[in-house]
Amino acid sequence: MADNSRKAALPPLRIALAGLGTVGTGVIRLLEANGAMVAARAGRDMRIVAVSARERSRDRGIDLSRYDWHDDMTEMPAREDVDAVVELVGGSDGPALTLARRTLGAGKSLVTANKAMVAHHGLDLAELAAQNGAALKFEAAVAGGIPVVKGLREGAAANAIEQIYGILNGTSNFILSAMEDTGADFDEMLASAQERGFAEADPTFDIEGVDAAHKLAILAAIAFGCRIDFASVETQGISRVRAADIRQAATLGFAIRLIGMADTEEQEGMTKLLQRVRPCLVPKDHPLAAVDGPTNAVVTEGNFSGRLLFQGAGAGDGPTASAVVADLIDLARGEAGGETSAPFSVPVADLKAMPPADPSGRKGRTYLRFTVYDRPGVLAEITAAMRDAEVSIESLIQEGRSDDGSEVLVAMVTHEGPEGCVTKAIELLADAEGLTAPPLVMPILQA
Ligand SMILES: NC(=O)C1=CN([C@@H]2O[C@H](COP(=O)(O)OP(=O)(O)OC[C@H]3O[C@@H](n4cnc5c(N)ncnc54)[C@H](O)[C@@H]3O)[C@@H](O)[C@H]2O)C=CC1
Ligand SMILES: N[C@@H](CC=O)C(=O)O
Ligand code: NA
Repeated sequence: MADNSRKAALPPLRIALAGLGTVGTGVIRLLEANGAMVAARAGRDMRIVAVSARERSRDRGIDLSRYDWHDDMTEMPAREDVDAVVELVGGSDGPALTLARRTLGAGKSLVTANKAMVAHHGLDLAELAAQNGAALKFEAAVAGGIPVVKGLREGAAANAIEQIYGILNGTSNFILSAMEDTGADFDEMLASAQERGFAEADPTFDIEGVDAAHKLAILAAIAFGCRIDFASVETQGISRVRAADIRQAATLGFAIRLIGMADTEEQEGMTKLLQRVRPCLVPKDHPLAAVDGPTNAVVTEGNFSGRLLFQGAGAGDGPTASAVVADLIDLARGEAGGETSAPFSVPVADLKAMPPADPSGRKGRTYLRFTVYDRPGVLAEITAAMRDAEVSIESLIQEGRSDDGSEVLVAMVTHEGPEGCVTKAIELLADAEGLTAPPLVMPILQA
């Protein structure tokens, strides 16, 4: 006879929350606003029992009196009344890593938004989680509120992923799109991104491409089943992009976006991985050109799904909290999806080591910008290097003198050709006397 009796209600999921900044306070606010709905979907209540941050007395606009306070966050995993720990502190090492290790070591699950920590220590943490039957979850670490970890790990799980690329840093995108729309100054927009809570504690991580590289290395592991290899991500940020580049790109029909890209290639009888973060010229009719503000977008090509585009808020308190709580809901639902064994799609022991691929034979068009002294022969010096490296120039624009008259800007777009030739041309120009600074090289994204 069927048992129609109602299942006994599950006990609440008891949570310790470390970090009460932009994201941590966002999580508390979300649970206050949507708690009943979240509990209904999770099948049990979510109960924060303990919190920790640097300053207890800071006014965060939320009531912390109902939670136990810990000055030392790393004590919290040992509490008997804690089932899961949420780490929203940041930093690849230090107290966040100690907290993560203690949590998983105690057989308790960890939810984190910390891409730096996952990019550097994700494999060790995943091993620790597997050994102790705990789950490691990091949806918020990649592209904030966009469910791209779930999208790849669950939604696209039946596909071989051929390529993954996109806009992975909200701060850089916010700066580039504001410079494009309003001609705003770089430093002013960086300060605005910091005020709005998008930027990392060290904003050089955002503008030099490091934050996007952290996220790309994590995505590549999930997409290609490879071991995380952050050290091999070729990384170039947006700090050298000038208003003049944005202007020239627009004249040529492009927007400039910081793009993270990963794919695999068979080279020398093995599968190699190419991972790059670079500012790119994106054709105005490509979906990524229209992505502005702190929005992120990730494109994947699956062999059966075809192109998938994930787009949404990549940073900010609400969107990031949404991803953190989605992970908590998975935990509360009882790991039905085998969460404990495979945070990167396959068990960590089965992730393959993929050496970095050599990109020199890849073909594409490139934007090159030179700043040069305004004197005879400089242009000839540049074009001679292009000729000697067999780089064919499609168009060349020279802008008037800078305000102080010290330099002239020369921008060019190459015809399609092997990347190695452009690299060679830049090497040939390394000691060129006519250049005031090293050239800025930005690939043109193919549609
Ligand atoms: N802000 C955003 O839009 C997003 C942030 N993240 C990640 O979420 C994490 C938290 O970021 P935010 O909330 O923006 O940072 P935040 O700087 O606003 O907050 C950090 C919190 O951790 C505490 N904390 C930092 N170092 C500590 C230490 N040594 N000991 C004790 N407490 C310490 C601070 O007191 C603060 O409460 C980071 O890993 C960040 O990369 C991920 C996605 C988006
Ligand atoms: N600093 C990051 C925050 C989210 O990951 C960004 O700007 O994207
Ligand atoms: Na996400």
